[in-house]
Amino acid sequence: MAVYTDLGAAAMERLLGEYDVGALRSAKGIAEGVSNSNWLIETAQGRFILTMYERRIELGDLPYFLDLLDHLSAHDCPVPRTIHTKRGDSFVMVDGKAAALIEYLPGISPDRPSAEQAHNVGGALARMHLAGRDFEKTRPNTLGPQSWIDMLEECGVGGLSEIDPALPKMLTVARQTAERWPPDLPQSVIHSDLFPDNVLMLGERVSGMIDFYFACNDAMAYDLAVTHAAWSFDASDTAFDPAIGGALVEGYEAHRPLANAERKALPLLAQGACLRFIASRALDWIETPPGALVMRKDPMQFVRRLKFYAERGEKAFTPSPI
Ligand SMILES: Nc1ncnc2c1ncn2[C@@H]1O[C@H](COP(=O)(O)OP(=O)(O)OP(=O)(O)O)[C@@H](O)[C@H]1O
Ligand SMILES: N[C@@H](CCO)C(=O)O
Repeated sequence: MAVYTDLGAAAMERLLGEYDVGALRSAKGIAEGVSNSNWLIETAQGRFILTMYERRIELGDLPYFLDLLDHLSAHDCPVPRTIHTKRGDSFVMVDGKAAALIEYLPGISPDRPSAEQAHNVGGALARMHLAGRDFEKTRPNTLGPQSWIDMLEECGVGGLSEIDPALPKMLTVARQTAERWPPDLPQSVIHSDLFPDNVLMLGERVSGMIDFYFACNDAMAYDLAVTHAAWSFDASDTAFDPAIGGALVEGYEAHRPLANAERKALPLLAQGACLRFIASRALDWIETPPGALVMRKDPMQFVRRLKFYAERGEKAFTPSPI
């Protein structure tokens, strides 16, 4: 479930009254998502997504995230625009919480992506990187290498081994990976969490990239590695799908060919991507009591993917035509 705040009809009408979007017709809570409260809003002018920011988001970061949506959509990326209030604000405050109205984009998140879909997601990611290069705001990656170590240390060896006996070893792997982390790969705005559930598709076409709340300025190849690690394995994690991984890289390079240094770095970047999700999932696991409404995500899924990238090296990224 992801409606943490009960907004009554009158409060909802007052909130929507701040915008020039016509009369409110309906507001339905959206079940998907875990971080924020989301509603599908219908007004006389169409559909919108209302997001109320519940946790993990610094108010000071909101202008970066919300202006970025406008910047990318103005550059023809499939990204929802932020709807501004009649006064021109990108978000409003309701009982101490920030809320924003976002353009609704049609589409469905793929659960078993095809190679053609992966190819198009790679292309959309590359176009986003190119468009992000002249975005004037910047935000550091708060989930970079030091954060993996910090999060795993916060879990503690005891906490990690309670989740799985193989997890404490990840602390050493995180320290070693952080030491080898490439410092100077080409940067732009990156999404840094482009999992299938953050992409909307109509058939083979990417109709929307959503949930930019981890976006930041960092290495573009790292974002490709995150996306590769998130898309190229089947749900049971027993199989890497080279057709998906290859199509993703090929689709990316159709718009933005990788430099040699980026290509060489991909295996390490992918291991770093895995560590980022191992660490955040492990911490969430410990902080979320069993039986809570929010589903805990398994950190071991990314331990297995990390092992795959460490063993397979550059071969994991060989483009294979679709
Ligand atoms: N602009 C949009 N257009 C259409 N649907 C959207 C849009 N933004 C969000 N949604 C829908 O709302 C759902 C929840 O959104 P989102 O994934 O951003 O939730 P969250 O709680 O903020 O994120 P997360 O669970 O990844 O932390 C999505 O799965 C999607 O179905
Ligand atoms: N997409 C992430 C959650 C957001 O950090 C995961 O699957 O762990």
